Amino acid sequence: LHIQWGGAKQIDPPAEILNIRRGSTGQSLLGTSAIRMSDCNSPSTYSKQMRKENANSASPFGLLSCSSKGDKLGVMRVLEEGVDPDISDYDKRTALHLAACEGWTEVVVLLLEKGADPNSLDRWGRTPLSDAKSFHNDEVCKILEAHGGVDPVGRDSRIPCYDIHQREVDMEDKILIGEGSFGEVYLVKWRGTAVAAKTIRSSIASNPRVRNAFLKELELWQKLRHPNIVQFLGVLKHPTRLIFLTEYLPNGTLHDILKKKGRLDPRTAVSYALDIARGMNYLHEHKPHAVIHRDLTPRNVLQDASMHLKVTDFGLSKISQERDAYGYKMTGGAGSYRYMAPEVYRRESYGKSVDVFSFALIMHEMFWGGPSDKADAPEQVADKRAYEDSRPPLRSLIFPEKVKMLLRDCWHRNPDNRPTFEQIILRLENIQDAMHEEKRKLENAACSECSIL
Ligand SMILES: Nc1ncnc2c1ncn2[C@@H]1O[C@H](COP(=O)(O)OP(=O)(O)OP(=O)(O)O)[C@@H](O)[C@H]1O
Repeated sequence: LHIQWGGAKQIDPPAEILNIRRGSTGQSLLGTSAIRMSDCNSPSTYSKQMRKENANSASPFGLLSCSSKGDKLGVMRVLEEGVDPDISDYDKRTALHLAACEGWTEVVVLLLEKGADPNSLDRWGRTPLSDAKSFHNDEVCKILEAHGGVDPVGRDSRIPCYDIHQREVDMEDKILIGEGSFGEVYLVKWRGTAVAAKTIRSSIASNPRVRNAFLKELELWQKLRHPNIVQFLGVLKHPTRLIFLTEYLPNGTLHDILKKKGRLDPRTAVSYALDIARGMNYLHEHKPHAVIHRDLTPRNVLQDASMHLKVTDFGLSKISQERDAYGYKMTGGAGSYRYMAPEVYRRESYGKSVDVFSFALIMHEMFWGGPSDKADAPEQVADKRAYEDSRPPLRSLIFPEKVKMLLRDCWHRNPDNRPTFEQIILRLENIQDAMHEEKRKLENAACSECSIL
């Protein structure tokens, strides 16, 4: 039996679905910043570590990350440190591939000036020009062509989803790590690396309409790459079941963290909020179509080994058609009621700012220590937000003034008045700087008291 997957070559589905292993071929997916929790047991250690990480942009990962974000200065800094402009990830995708995909013209020009190969081939034999063409980044196409770029695959070629063969994954020792509405999630080894295998139960995957909807979502997810987005790795095919692999995040969900720790200290809450906002900004600024998550909740935010947060589960997301000025009509009660924007609950047209609303409620929970309205049923909470304009309390003792202002703007009843994630990031960075400054002053004051004594 053969199955066709998103334009990829046909493969034989595994007889024994999950007893698979393949030799390691690439750089570790998870090794970008392996700081253990135990190394970061205080917020100050954590923020020092964070600054160290930010300063450490001279890594190959820094070049790829800056290129995908369109951060020209960052790219310049990394290249000046001597990083090879043709450094690639485990799929042999270079900084030029990433910048070409996203349409970052200036970064493309800079990389070419610094000697990047315009015709480097990724795992699927695609050049940066193939990617620029697929995403209709015409200006980037012209620049690449002027530098001798060619496209061996052609404009209409689709980026194939990764085919994961049974030999690649070792499910012998699989460990159940969770269960969601679509099926179980296991910790398994793929090419010797720990990854999460998400299984979609047969009752869902065997329905061709739902299966196709899922495949479309995975096809979208496969194209997304950002340090604050959980990395999709590939799909394992089977006639009735659907199993896909993502990066494994060992510290669980933000929901688990809040349940265990309760209220976070303000500096941690702000740096977590920045992680989420950066991931969401990447989704909303994605070209050629913005990605609306639509189900942003603490359960869909996971923490990696270096304590950074990443957004996951685009099962309910939709590609926002930029030409559709009226946004989407909601078809049903998708998403979690507790984090649902009023316009979604009222089944009105909606846009990217529904995610900003959900983000505000998540940020509120980080300061509060969980949902402030735990006693009420989620649907009742959403109803009150939509029809009575009710919002969680903002006590001055808990919420710094600027955080309060940000939350009020983000959960504004009028979606057009909510800030974009780009604006949210700037405001959060401002708040973070002020917090660092305050801490520095307190430490200095404590030091001078010590010396007087
Ligand atoms: N990449 C991952 N790394 C580590 N643990 C994960 C990963 N993905 C999921 N999990 C764990 O598995 C659980 C179930 O995840 P899943 O995404 O299937 O469902 P959910 O988001 O909790 O709920 P729903 O399916 O309703 O959205 C999560 O709560 C989390 O504990």
